[in-house]
Amino acid sequence: MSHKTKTHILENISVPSILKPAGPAPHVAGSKVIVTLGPPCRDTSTLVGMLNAGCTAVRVDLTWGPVEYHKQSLRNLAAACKATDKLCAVIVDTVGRELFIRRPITLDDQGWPEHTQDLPIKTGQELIVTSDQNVTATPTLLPINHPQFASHMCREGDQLFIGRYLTNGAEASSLYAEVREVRGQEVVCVAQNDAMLGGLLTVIHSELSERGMSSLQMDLPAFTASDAKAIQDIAAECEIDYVALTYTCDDSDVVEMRDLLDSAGLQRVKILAKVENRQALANFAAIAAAADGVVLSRGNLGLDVLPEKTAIIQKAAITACNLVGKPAIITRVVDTMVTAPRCTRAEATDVANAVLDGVDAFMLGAETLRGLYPLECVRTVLSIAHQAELVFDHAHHFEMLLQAAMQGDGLDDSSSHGLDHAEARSLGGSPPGDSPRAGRLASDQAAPAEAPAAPGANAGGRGGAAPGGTTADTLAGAARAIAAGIGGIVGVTANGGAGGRNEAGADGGAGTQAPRNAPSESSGGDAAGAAAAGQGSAAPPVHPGLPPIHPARPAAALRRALPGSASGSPTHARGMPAKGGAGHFGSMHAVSSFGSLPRVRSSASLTGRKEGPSMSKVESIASTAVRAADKIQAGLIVAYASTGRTASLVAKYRPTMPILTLVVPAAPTGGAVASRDALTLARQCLIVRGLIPMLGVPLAAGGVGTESLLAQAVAAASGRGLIKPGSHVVAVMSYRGDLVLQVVSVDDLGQGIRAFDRGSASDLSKDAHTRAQAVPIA
Ligand SMILES: Nc1ncnc2c1ncn2[C@@H]1O[C@H](COP(=O)(O)OP(=O)(O)O)[C@@H](O)[C@H]1O
Ligand SMILES: C=C(OP(=O)(O)O)C(=O)O
Repeated sequence: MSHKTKTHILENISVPSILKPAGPAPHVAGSKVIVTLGPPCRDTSTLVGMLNAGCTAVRVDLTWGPVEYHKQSLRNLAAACKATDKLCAVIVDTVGRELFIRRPITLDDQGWPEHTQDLPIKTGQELIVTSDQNVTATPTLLPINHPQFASHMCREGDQLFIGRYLTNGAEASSLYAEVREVRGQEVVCVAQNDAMLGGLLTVIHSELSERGMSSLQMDLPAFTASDAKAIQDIAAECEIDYVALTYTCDDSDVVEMRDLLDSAGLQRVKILAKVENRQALANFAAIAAAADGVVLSRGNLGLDVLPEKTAIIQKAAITACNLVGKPAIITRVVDTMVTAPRCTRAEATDVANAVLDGVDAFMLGAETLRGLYPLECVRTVLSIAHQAELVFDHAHHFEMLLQAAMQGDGLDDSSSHGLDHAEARSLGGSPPGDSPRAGRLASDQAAPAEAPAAPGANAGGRGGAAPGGTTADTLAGAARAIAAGIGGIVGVTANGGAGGRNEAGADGGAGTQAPRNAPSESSGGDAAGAAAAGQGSAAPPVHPGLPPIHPARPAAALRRALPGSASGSPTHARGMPAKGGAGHFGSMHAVSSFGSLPRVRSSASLTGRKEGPSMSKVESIASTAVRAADKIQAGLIVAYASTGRTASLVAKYRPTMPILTLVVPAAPTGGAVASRDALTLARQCLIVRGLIPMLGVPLAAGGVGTESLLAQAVAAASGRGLIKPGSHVVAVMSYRGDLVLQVVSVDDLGQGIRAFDRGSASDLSKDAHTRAQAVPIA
């Protein structure tokens, strides 16, 4: 069967009706805005302004700035949250596989690193990018942070992009250069345009011309030792809710980060995979299944794919995330507002279109990291998003996703393995071809010391037998759609109809657990120390966020690159998932994240025939809640939460009304740990479209609740203007161990609830097994 792929916009909009003045934007219920903290916005009073304007999450980016600077930003944020009585999610973004030019820096009085010197470049001039870590940058000699850049990555004919970090690619500060020759440590390039290179210079070896799919950059460790240390340093003092994993290439990267977080006692921290090149698109299904959400890094991605493909990729990727109910975030929405108080028409349209595509959140980068109008950016994006939400075709979205979930999108096995060469080419240029250099790197690097992986550690993550694969299969279809440059849903179902394996997912928890392995690089030293160590005593000071990339790679990356290894020949390394091997999507995270509820099956499956419609029970209840809320025109859905999975699945169906996510710690006795976990989950909701968190705090020992938790929550929501007296509420909660829906109405005073349907609806929540008190936040 096939799904419609039309834009999610109501059909009956009349042009004049658009002129009606818009009401105020609801600041927290709809699409979310995440800001990157930097000098223009990290002081407490600006943060207060941004929280009041509706920003619900911040990112600190380890790519730039010392850890202490970021900690101070987060301390300021904590003060701003306290002052506004709001919650704000915190995302820490890794350096990972980024390539940089190493240049001298100075620190301003706040400790923020700056480059004082700009480098003028003229079209046609020769310049050298060198792997030598001990030279000082000049306009003709640019030292790169990767010691093997010349020896292993570059060759004649390659294209390099050198531009300011978070550049939009069209600025005067961006340089395209063609590689003419590689001489020892030196890559000799010719400038293709005039540029004034300034700020932190990132290098993108985008290889639009060739081999982009097998870039050895992606065989570097998924995160650096400095990343690992910085995350732990920050977490020791500040709350971290998400780690954003730069240049995620496949699901094993997510597993490696998961292992690090778990072993550091940060089990509750979730992972956002940053999708920033074609390899990530090739592995999109597995990545989105393994991660807790996806950031489509449109700046970097835009340098690695053809411009004519970008909109299509965005639609397919967002749809793929929507299908599995995981947050989709996009970057680079109002670049112009770095220097102007208004966005362009194109940017305004882009934001609105992303909402219509189904995005959850917008991540502001340069706009707030160094922009002049951080507050205006937040307001602008939220206002545009709000207008688009008003015309979003919820019913179409609902039906489309319900159909997909019901079908289980039975994909044939061949669809589960990402792109083939032809598909990858269609995104970025000419054939990736085999990569002889992959073999070279592997043999060169077999010797260096590497942290021994625990037995089976990575094999478990990549190949652990998942008992089926609804999540991954669905995503795989969308990944194919990305490859084919069509809407995700079409891709999913075009391959469907064949049934496929519909059983797993919700039966999860049974996936093979990969043993926890140590962080890939065990030695520490902070970023500054690592940078200094890399350049020797004579070297100029380099900013602390730029450690040299360690040449040794973890065993997993090495194995991937070894010819004939189980996880892929050099051609497959990173970029090309091998055909065959049904366990490819068997990441434990993919499976367990679907919970352990039994699935609702069609009679066809029960009679042993090939699987027919099939949906997990939790998803069945979540979608029913949305349908019921729509039917009775409820003003609010309440989703009780301990892991947030149910609430995410409700959000997946994009109801018109907000979803009050009532976080009730699973531990019946409560306590500090349970409360802290509850707060973390509450903040984590703040990147998901439609979710508004509220805390269900367990009553102190001996305390007796006189009102049901639901009544308290509804009263609090009413007090905050989220719902009006007399309107209806659909709640998803547990009742005697089962997941149920309850429909109630707000009482006439807005101070509690009454039965929705006289006589039949009892207040189930009175029998709740947890006694708690609803505490509104934000
Ligand atoms: N009727 C209720 N009254 C009080 N607490 C409830 C009620 N229903 C569910 N809860 C609590 O809310 C939380 C919901 O968790 P769960 O249903 O597992 O959602 P999730 O999908 O977030 O894991 C649990 O801590 C549960 O004990
Ligand atoms: C690299 C990033 O994004 P983009 O690729 O959109 O610049 C980022 O925001 O960290």
